[in-house]
Amino acid sequence: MSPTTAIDGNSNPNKKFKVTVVGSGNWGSVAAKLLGSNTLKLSSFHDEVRMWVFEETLPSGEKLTDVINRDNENVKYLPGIKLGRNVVADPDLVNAVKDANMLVFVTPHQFMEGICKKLVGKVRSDAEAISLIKGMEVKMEGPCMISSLISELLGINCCVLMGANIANEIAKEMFSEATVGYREHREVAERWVNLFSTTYFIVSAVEDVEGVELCGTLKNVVALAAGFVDGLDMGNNTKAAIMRIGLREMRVFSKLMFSSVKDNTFFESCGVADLITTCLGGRNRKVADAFARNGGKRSFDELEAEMLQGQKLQGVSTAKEVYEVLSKRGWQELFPLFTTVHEISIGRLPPSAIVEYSEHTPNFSLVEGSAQYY
Ligand SMILES: NC(=O)C1=CN([C@@H]2O[C@H](COP(=O)(O)OP(=O)(O)OC[C@H]3O[C@@H](n4cnc5c(N)ncnc54)[C@H](O)[C@@H]3O)[C@@H](O)[C@H]2O)C=CC1
Ligand SMILES: O=C(CO)COP(=O)(O)O
Repeated sequence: MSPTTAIDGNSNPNKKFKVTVVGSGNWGSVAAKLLGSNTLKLSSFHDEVRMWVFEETLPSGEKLTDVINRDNENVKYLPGIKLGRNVVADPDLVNAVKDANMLVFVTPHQFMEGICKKLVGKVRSDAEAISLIKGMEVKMEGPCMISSLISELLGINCCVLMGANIANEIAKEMFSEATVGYREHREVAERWVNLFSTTYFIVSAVEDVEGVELCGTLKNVVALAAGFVDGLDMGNNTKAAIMRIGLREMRVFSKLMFSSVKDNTFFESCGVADLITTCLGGRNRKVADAFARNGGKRSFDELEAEMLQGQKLQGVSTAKEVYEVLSKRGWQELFPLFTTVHEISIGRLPPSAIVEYSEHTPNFSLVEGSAQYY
């Protein structure tokens, strides 16, 4: 950082950063609230935070955007929490991003490719992005992280923010931590840290975009396994074993995909802490619990629609995406937990298979970037 650069990475005292949040679900709304309270306090940011809303009509017949702007509350995805008057909902995606030079992406991952395609050529060339999205796409060439999708399609730098961040708890300003992952540009990471930090939300930065993003993405698969264990009333020891095996598979998979991934990242909030909170209190765990209690007879789609009222699970599609990567490379046996979670979620195996596979689980370690048995 140059000596003339301020703590928020703004070396020009006359330049004000303008923030837009792309997404307005459960976490998207909480992020907008948190950012809105900070932009009012930080002199180098414009007060207004614009929030793009995927427009929908509520049972009352009103548009969600109109209700958010009138009542200052996202009554569908974050009821009971005021967002702050400077958070402005906008149903027009291109209009919402056009003036922003700090773009916060936070939608369910399956919608991001379509959103990015609509934004090609529409964002400022000097914009910086950050992704709060836990998920990835699988292309012919292999996995494509959402931050790479954003960078490649929009031609802008993209950091990530992941952590043990159950949105409803942060909405109530309960203490938690998060990790920003960045590539090269420390001053940009510091600007994001400054923008997100509060007394109840402690953010730190590590130079490991892929490691941070894969932690956030893969823990959702382990959370499904934890939910199966809960739904089968298997107890705490079994759940802890699943979390340990899951963490190991997260680390091995991440390092095989990107040799740059650092071991220490798994000890940050984005790693072990997010794994724990999601396996205890997340939506993926909750719906997987119900799936197992129903003996796998009701699909995840059906349970998601019934239990989450429009919120979206990321774990089921991520398990499928991970499985595609594993099967293309012939690695299923190296990742028995990830493989079994997918096979249970599509009904090929019963929920009880979550512990049965362990009888023939190979132990493996990483030697020079490739998986080896030991
Ligand atoms: N909710 C949480 O506690 C946390 C969520 N995350 C991650 O943040 C990301 C976003 O999650 P949430 O904000 O919780 O969203 P959510 O699960 O509440 O998803 C619903 C959102 O998707 C939108 N949507 C529905 N159909 C759409 C379409 N066709 N195109 C675009 N948008 C559409 C809805 O309008 C709504 O805003 C996910 O990757 C999630 O894993 C990360 C940390 C915590
Ligand atoms: O990512 C989360 C907490 O950090 C939330 O996980 P769920 O999507 O399973 O609720």
